[in-house]
Amino acid sequence: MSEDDLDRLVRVFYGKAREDAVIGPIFNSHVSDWEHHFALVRDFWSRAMLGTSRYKGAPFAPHLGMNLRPEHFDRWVALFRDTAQAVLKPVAARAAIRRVEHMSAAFQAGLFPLDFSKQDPAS
Ligand code: HEM
Repeated sequence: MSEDDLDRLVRVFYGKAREDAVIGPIFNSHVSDWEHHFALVRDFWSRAMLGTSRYKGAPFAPHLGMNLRPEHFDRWVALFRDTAQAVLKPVAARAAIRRVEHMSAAFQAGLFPLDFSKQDPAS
């Protein structure tokens, strides 16, 4: 996997995400400088997949205050999965998808407290 692969991954992914009926409006209301966003997220992926250190941020906090719901994550992950499979070689696609699935679960655990009223009562 190269930096060029990651650039393509990010551009194709956000090309779809911006037009998407479920998550597009959220991106379009929060991101105005798309080239800046592409560079930031490409650097995030480069740190995650290639071990570089240009990305110095922490990705969770920027997602607070967007009123995200579980269905936004489902859609985000589905679009990412399609994009990774189309753009990356199979081994790299699987690695990127596993990371996204893990981050999606971790973000959702942080954003959506478990509702114990919906659990079976302890016996
Ligand atoms: C597991 C899933 C996700 C990953 C891996 C991810 C990754 C990222 C990263 C790395 C950034 C840059 C953070 C920074 O500023 O340092 C970011 C920003 C952003 N993400 Fe996500 N994201 C995920 C889910 C979502 C979802 C579900 C939405 C909404 C539909 C979303 C909307 C945004 C927006 C709007 C920004 C820009 C925030 C801003 O600059 O104001 N993300 N994301």
